Amino acid sequence: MSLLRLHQITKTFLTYGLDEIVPAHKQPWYGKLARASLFWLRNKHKDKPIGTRLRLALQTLGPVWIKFGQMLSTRRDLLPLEIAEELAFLQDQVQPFDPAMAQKLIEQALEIDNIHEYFAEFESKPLASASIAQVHAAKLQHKDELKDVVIKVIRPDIEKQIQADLSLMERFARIVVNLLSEGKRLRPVEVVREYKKTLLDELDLMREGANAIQLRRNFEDSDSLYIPEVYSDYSRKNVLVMERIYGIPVSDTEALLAQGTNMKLLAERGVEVFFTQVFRDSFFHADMHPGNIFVSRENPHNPKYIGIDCGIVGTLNREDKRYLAENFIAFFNRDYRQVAQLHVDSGWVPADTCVEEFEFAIRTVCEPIFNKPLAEISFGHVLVNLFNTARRFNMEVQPQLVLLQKTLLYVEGLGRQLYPQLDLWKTAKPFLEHWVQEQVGPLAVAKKLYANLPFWAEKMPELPDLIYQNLKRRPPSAVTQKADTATKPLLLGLAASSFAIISGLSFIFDKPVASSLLAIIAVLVFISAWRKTG
Ligand SMILES: Nc1ncnc2c1ncn2[C@@H]1O[C@H](COP(=O)(O)OP(=O)(O)OP(=O)(O)O)[C@@H](O)[C@H]1O
Repeated sequence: MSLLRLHQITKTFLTYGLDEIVPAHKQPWYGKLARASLFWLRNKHKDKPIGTRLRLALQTLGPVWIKFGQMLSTRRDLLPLEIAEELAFLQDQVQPFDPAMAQKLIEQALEIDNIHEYFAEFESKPLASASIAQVHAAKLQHKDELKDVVIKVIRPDIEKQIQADLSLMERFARIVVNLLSEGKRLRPVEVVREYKKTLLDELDLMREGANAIQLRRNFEDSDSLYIPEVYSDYSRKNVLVMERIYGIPVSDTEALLAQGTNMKLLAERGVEVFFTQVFRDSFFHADMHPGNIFVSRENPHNPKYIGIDCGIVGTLNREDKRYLAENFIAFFNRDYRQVAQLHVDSGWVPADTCVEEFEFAIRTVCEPIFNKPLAEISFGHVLVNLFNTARRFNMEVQPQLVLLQKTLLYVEGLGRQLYPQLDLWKTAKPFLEHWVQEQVGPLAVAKKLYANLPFWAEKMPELPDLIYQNLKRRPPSAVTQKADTATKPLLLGLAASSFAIISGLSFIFDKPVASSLLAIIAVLVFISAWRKTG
């Protein structure tokens, strides 16, 4: 750990008076003593509100802290609203690094002597320069074609700096746990760990490339989203080469209007794309800030998004999706009892939770939201409120759900900026209802059974043997014999029915061999069950 960096950070925190976040009467004696011993580092910004001071301090400390502040700005469940809003203004304006260095890094990564071995042209002036990477335009000679591409290069030595700052940040987080009475609820160590993981993932461009390839495949035939092609052969951990896109930045409303974009459709498609990613693919782009979203210049009446920067993605399992869909539906039906019951039934909150109390708590935070017209309700805020309430009842909210809630806030913000009358609920409801229907309907049962077919196909040859062995086993005692006489035929009957159903399904799904085998087994087991009853 660099002592110099520790000094810089402490100095910045104290000269912006961030120690005042903890009221004096809540500070332990050793905290006060430590502060007093650094008496020459005075708060030089007394006139500014605490949110502004926090923003300025993070800005002074550089990219790792700026990105951390940006992440915190979306955690309205953790921070007071005024601080979260102030942090949303954080901008990472960083100087570009030397293009000659960028070129050298690319050559080293691709193990070539000269960049022109692969790239017919390389623009030295960067297209963009962010805290972690720099982007250059180029022309790639690929399969006898000249392709317009961009090359993203990770800044030199950034990993070391990031690791050093992150380890200091972790130390500060541990201090906050002990120092603040609120320390435990805010879970700073977990928040920093989650941030660390996200940031370190962003340093691996192979991951970003793989995510982009997956998203592109998921939306291959879509009218709503386009993901540029990644050229994996020319990409490495610190270099990513992808198709250059020429869309309109989604924040440029003027340009979108000027080309006659159907703004209503565009806004609705944002919501549609998001819910498709979540409920159909369980794989969503989780860094949907406006800088990463463009709109195609083609077909403005049938507008298509272009998404870049797939460094952060979220995935959800079936339980997470069920949690979301059923809670949203119950919430929008104002059925708080159902919301509470769902949490208990699924084990998200402990089984001994008082459902009435939980329902009451949910009603208290959620009912005021319905003072607005349905069209103005924010899904993201509904989730924030739900998570906050559930946490009070000992539910551990999973990081992937928090990531989703943050993305939802972005998606809503974007949709309403494009088309203020956007009715989110109307757009999203069919997705949620359709998904829930699919999970419980007969087709869902058929699909699950179908998914288990390979397992049964593997075990089937052993089954007659197993049944035979089991029936033949040890001479039963008088008591068990009585029980066996009653239960064995029943169990065998059940097993036979299952085989018959799976056999039918195999036939429907065009697996005639498996179907015939299963049918034979079903008949054999039925005969065995029938003989037992005799
Ligand atoms: N495929 C592309 N075609 C055209 N321009 C691109 C492309 N990819 C990136 N850019 C430009 O480079 C900028 C930065 O790219 P990207 O967001 O991937 O980098 P980043 O380092 O992750 O930035 P940030 O941290 O701000 O998200 C984009 O805002 C865009 O202007």
